[in-house]
Parts: sequence; structure tokens; C-alpha cells
Amino acid sequence: MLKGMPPENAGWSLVVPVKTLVAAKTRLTEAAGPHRAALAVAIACDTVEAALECGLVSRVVVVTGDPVAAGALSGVGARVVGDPEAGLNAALRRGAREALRLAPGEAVGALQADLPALRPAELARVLAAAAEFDQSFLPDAAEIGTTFYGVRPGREFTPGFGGRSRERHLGRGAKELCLAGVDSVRRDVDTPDDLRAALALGTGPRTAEVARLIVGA
Ligand SMILES: Nc1nc2c(ncn2[C@@H]2O[C@H](COP(=O)(O)OP(=O)(O)OP(=O)(O)O)[C@@H](O)[C@H]2O)c(=O)[nH]1
Ligand SMILES: C=C(OP(=O)(O)O)C(=O)O
Repeated sequence: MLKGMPPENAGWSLVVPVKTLVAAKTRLTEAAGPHRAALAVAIACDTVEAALECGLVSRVVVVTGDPVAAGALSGVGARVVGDPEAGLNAALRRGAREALRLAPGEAVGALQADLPALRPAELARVLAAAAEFDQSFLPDAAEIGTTFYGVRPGREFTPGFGGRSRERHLGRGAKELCLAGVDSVRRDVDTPDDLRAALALGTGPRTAEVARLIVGA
């Protein structure tokens, strides 16, 4: 590589965790009724499809132990690996190992699976900003959790998702990305209000279709 030139491979491998569908999106149980599992799959597929449309994303590795989710997500272009069944961060580390096996020189990020309004151009802004730091993250819309955590090539991938993960990532020295105009990357969907907010931003087609079946969404 010539001095001063950007690295030849400036792409990102993104790891997306998808929990077993029977246990997924429980905060939407009442709102989604019999459509809860379909909604979880639709949201994850719209998220992954949009991520793969981002020019800075080389691949998406989905970690799941669920055969239905695995089939749907490989159908939209993700590489799927099994879940070690040791919690969310262990699943993310498993996905990161696969990403590094496939592309040792690439940056690795974790992206939540519940971003159905994700816009590829907004994700590109986040990834371009993240590339400036060894370790960084993007807080969720509520500023309590995290929707993206990433590391530059060669840096240790140590995600701290779960609960109040914004605080945890800050405490571990990850750089908080403070960017305007990336609402779609921060708009995670856990509750009926979140779903309404995502629909107002404009979701991918699968989420919109399932949401039409849910009264009040
Ligand atoms: N592969 C994998 N993904 C997980 C695991 N735990 C959580 N996730 C995923 O991580 C993200 C955040 O998880 P949670 O907020 O705990 O679960 P959720 O299904 O989004 O919602 P709730 O059931 O309402 O808590 C979701 O995309 C989950 O699918 C796990 O053990 N393995
Ligand atoms: C797991 C997390 O998200 P949520 O519970 O909001 O899905 C997190 O933000 O770390």
C-alpha cells in the first residue's frame, strides 16, 4: 500500500444477532399477537437487506440458532452461523470470528437486528465515522441502549450489549458517535411505540406488510 493511501479494503463485516423466534420480541407480545414471530423475522430481514445495500458493507453474518430465521435471512443474502447459546455478546463474538475468518483485514461491527427503517446512506455515515476510531458505538433512539458497536481492523471486538449498554460501552472507552441525521440507524423496535415510530420513518416492505396485520400499529 502506498503511504497516505486509504487501506485497500475499507469495508465492514457486520454481525447481526437473531434470537430464537419463540423468545423474540416479547415486549410486542400483546400488540403483535399471533404475528410476533413473523414480525421479528420481517424486521430482521428488512434490517439485513438495507445493511447489504450500504456500499461500505462487504458482508452480513447473522448469528442464530433458529432454522426459520436462518432460512429467511440467508434468503436476503446474509451468511448464517449457529448460536453458541451463551447469550447475546457470545453470539456476537461467534459472528465476529466468522467475519474475521472470511475477511481478516476488515473492520467488524455488531448491528442490532431490529432496525426496520434502516437507510443504507445513513448506515454509511455511521460506518465512515466509526472508521476513525479503534472502538465506537451508536446509541439507540432512547439513548439507553446501543444499535451499532464496531472496531477497526486488528482491534479486539468486545461488544457489551444488553440493558443499559450505552453506559457500558462508554465505560469501556468506546467512542460514542454523535451524528445528526442517522435516525434510521438508531430507531430500534422493542415496544409498540417504537414500531409506530419506525413505521413513521418508513420501514422496509416486510415489516410494513406484517404491521398491517397488527391492529393499532
Ligand atoms: N443470536 C442471539 N441473538 C440474541 C440473543 N439474545 C438477544 N439477541 C438479539 O439481540 C437483540 C436484542 O435482544 P433483546 O432486546 O434481548 O430481545 P428482543 O427479541 O429484541 O426483545 P425482547 O424479547 O422484548 O427483549 C435482538 O436482535 C435479539 O434477537 C442470543 O442469545 N443469541
Ligand atoms: C440489547 C440491547 O437492546 P434492546 O434491549 O433495546 O433490544 C442493547 O441496546 O444493548
